[in-house]
Amino acid sequence: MDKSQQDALKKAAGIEAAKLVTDGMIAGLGTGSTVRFLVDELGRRVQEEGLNFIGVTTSRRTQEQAESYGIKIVDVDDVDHIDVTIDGADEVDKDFNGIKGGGAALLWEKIVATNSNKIVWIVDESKVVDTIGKFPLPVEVIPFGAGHVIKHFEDRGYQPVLRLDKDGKPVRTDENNYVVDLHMERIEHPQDLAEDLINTVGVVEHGLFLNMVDTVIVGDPHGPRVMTNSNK
Ligand SMILES: O=C(CO)[C@H](O)[C@H](O)COP(=O)(O)O
Repeated sequence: MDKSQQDALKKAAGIEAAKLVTDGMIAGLGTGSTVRFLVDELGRRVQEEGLNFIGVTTSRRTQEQAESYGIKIVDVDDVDHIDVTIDGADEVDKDFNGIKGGGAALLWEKIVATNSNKIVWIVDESKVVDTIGKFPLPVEVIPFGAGHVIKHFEDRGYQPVLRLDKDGKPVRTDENNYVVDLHMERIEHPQDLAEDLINTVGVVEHGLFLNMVDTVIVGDPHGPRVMTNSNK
């Protein structure tokens, strides 16, 4: 699949998911190129149809895009609930275990998701996999002592790589932390890995989102397809 075909699938999933946001809702807005299509569609509805909702964003990038359309954005601590959060994902398997954080927004994404009544992911079909792990697993790490955390991951065989920007400097998250990507290829026991990671001193959060999502809208050449998680 080339990039334009993939973008068409992402856009179709984003437009389909935008239908879930209705007047009066508080909606969590994720981060990434698929979510950009979602926010474009929500912005169009705000401007052309008078859609009236409040957004809680998972990154400064999404906040800027949403506000450029006049969408009202509030802080996650200024709402007592979030009706639905719509986000992208890097991989998802049939048990609804996923990897997120390709866009370095995993920490805010997990906080917003945890406080949402319903979680929806929008992906193109290439993200639906048998076993997660081919996509490098992002881990958000405090800069102080990050070298020791990376060494610890190496000792455990996790094949860590500190994420760098185009100038060769460590990528910083919206919380000013580093991202370490674990090149594990296959994650057979995601729950065990999640526990190991979160118990590592210096790790703030990891990109394993295990059985959190309720619905996945998959951009498919035959039209958006919905996967519903009945085990949540
Ligand atoms: O987790 C994320 C950002 O931290 C994104 O949702 C994920 O990387 C998918 O991005 P894209 O829609 O660009 O493929």
